[in-house]
Amino acid sequence: MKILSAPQTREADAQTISEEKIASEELMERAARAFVGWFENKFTPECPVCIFSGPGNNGGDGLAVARLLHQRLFDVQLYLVNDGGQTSPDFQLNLERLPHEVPPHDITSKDHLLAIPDKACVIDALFGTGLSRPVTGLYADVINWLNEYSPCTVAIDIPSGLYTDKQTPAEGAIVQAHHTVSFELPKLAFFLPQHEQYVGEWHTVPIGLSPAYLAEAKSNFQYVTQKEMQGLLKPRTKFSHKGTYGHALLLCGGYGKMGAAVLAARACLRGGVGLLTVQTPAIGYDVLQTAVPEAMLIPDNNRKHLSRLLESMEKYDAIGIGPGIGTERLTKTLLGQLLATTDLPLVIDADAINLIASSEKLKAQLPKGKVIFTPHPKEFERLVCKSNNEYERLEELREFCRVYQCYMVLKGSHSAIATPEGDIYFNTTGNAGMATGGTGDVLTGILTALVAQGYTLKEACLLGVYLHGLAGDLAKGTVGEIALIASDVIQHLPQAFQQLRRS
Ligand SMILES: NC(=O)C1=CN([C@@H]2O[C@H](COP(=O)(O)OP(=O)(O)OC[C@H]3O[C@@H](n4cnc5c(N)ncnc54)[C@H](OP(=O)(O)O)[C@@H]3O)[C@@H](O)[C@H]2O)[C@H](O)CC1
Ligand SMILES: [K+]
Repeated sequence: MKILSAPQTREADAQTISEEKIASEELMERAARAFVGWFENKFTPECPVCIFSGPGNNGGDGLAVARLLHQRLFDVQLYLVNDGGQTSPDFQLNLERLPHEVPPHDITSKDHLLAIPDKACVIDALFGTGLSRPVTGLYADVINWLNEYSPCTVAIDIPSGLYTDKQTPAEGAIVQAHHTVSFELPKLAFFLPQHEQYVGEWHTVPIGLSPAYLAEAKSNFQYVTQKEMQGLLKPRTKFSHKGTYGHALLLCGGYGKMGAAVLAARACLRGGVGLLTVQTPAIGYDVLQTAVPEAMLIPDNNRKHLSRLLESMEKYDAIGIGPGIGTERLTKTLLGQLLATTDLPLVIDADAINLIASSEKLKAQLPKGKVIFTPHPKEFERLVCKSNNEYERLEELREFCRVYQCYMVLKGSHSAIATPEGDIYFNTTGNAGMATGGTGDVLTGILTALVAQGYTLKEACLLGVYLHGLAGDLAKGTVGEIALIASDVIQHLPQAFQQLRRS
């Protein structure tokens, strides 16, 4: 699904209003109803509600929500924050529609702020996508006060003070919401880790924005949905055999890091590959043969490090390289030879990324259109560059993939998948329990398996990252977040495939 910019959101509103021949206030009413639907599922009328409305249409939403929640028997206190600026027409209209039992309290100075009840929920309707400058002055006072005293804050559409799609200047105050309920689509800002403290958990509620607009809008940013991923999953055919599902080669493992090879290999097999061969340093022979009997093993001449490229790679369909391999000179030479000679698709992870990061020569040898990189943020910094903020990092990510014509999975809570065409897709599965050693090796195994099975590199990235996160979510259901380990993710991969097939 596309992620729209702030101007595009306004265009989508306008097109919806004109196509449906409705008044803008009607769209606001729809938005308020959708918000209240979500709110009622989460909170009961025993919970006092304090709504803080700003001067624009986000504030107007707040007024409509105040009326609707009052009708549903919530005890609503409404505060209108205004430093003397103009209010929008739909704000005015909803102000007039307020029942007299919900009298608005004006806040024109921070001295007007009243204590918030202990068990209350604060609804933040100060600013939405119309934010045009950093929040300072009275509005900042209110936001800072809410951040200090609100027991629970739910932001309408976006936390007030946060820009939708660009860096918010440091001087601007931003609401720290526990939940953000966004209309129709999530905002780009929600996918960036730097905004976690503001956005909290985000949710979307449909408000019937123009399907034609959404279909035609151009956006380099998308987020991955279950339905889209389900469409990518290829069924198995009755007369297929193991040759149908590809032969993957994993180059991984090293002295003290054979676990990485085991995890990648197991995940590759669970990722559905027909055949798997693993090349590890000789020291890994017994480990791999015992821990992963389904895999074939080619021991390297070198005991501790990968050093020798296989003479023939013809029988393989995809190669995964990196987990546990270290950064020895011999291994770097092997990697250089591999990049220079192979025309197979490559999944490049961990120390293989570090080796390429350390050598312009290796970077120059990257085959075009054949590589998936899977860095975590530190590896990204080494391979690409340091960035001042996460918007800049997204731009660096796009540029690198464009220049090297490669794919990249930048791992994080919403992993970002970049394509050579300059598109970025955010994943929507996974949880904090997966921030543990070895989950990256598991991803390398899954991606290699999918590429070997004939998925395009883009499909493999999208589907693989989604399934990896889904398996992590299913694992969380059994073992919780804290105790979750990488093997749990592999163990839940079969269920993840099944759930996606069924859904
Ligand atoms: N489809 C939808 O998503 C729908 C969204 N709706 C809601 O509408 C808002 C967007 O409303 P808009 O009126 O465009 O903008 P805001 O409410 O965010 O704020 C605009 C007013 O605030 C002033 N402003 C902006 N920045 C600041 C600031 N830093 N300090 C003080 N004042 C500020 C701005 O003044 P200007 O001088 O810039 O003109 C405006 O007065 C969207 O987020 C949804 O919540 C609709 O309900 C319909 C469906
Ligand atoms: K808001």
